[in-house]
Amino acid sequence: MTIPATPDAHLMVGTRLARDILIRSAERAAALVGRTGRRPCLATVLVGDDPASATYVRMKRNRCHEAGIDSRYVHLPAGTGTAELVTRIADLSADPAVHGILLQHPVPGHIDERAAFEAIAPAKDVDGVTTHSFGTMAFGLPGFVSCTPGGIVRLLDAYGVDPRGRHAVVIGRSPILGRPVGMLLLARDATVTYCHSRTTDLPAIVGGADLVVAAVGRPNFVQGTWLKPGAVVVDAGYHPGGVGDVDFDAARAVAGMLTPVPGGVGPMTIAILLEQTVRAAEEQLGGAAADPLAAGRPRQPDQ
Ligand SMILES: Nc1nc2c(c(=O)[nH]1)N[C@@H](CN(C=O)c1ccc(C(=O)N[C@@H](CCC(=O)O)C(=O)O)cc1)CN2
Repeated sequence: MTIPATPDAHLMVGTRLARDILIRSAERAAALVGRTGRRPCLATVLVGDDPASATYVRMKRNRCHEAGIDSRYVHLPAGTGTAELVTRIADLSADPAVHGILLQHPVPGHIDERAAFEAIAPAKDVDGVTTHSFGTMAFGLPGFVSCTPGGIVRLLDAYGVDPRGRHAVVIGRSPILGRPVGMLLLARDATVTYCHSRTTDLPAIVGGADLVVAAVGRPNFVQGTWLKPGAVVVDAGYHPGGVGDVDFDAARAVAGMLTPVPGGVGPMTIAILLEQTVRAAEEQLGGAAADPLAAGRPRQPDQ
């Protein structure tokens, strides 16, 4: 018996879409300067010297520079306490020259990261990390979405993946990734199952999924044998050496659509951050109405 060869999964590439979002954000930033004489400004806050975090902050600041967005860099020593960090962020929240605030995650373990995130004023929460933003996102109200989840749904939209009526399995429940992406998929009428470290029989649950979001933070964790043939697989992991949370080669042979690492979800994260920064500046400076394509804003859920 010959087994017919299955074509490889179609790749959902984020690089091009992210570039388009950045170009559009740059145009809007320039238009805002034309109308108000002010450039959007993103404050980036890094605590400590974790090399990966420093790289991500540098990438964000470089993209800001390219898009005509000012960035203000606040680099605090690893020993900074919660109270000091909260004060610094509250100062940025009160500063009219700053339109968006990003606190790079993770912060050193002795800091209460949630308290620090909550010091970001909702109007400046362009990274979508506060409970306010989570609430508005979950209820489909105007606000900012968490950037990677927002990038994921934009990528799905761009590739014509409609989650409506599909069984979506989210592996991971972190506050800025797993939880919010499940909410955004729910708002798009998916039937959402969250899996996490206490989930039993993960492969069986993943095997029933039409759409899998891997946000677990462990390299090559999701096996190709777990996947339903033809499933849409979003790999939100990023590990040294360009490895994601999904065993890419094995998944590619089974999935219908798959995001690569690098070049999938990662670039979308920064594009959404900049798009939301421009929107925040427009709103604070009395610029144009918000972009109708704004990141992943869900409809109001009904039943
Ligand atoms: N406050 C936040 N902290 C963190 C977030 C976040 O959204 N807000 N996300 C991640 C890290 N992250 C941004 O901070 C991030 C990760 C990866 C990429 C990316 O573009 N990766 C590239 C590869 C980059 C390279 O190594 O050359 C890709 O996947 O193609 C962007 C942003 C945790 N912290």
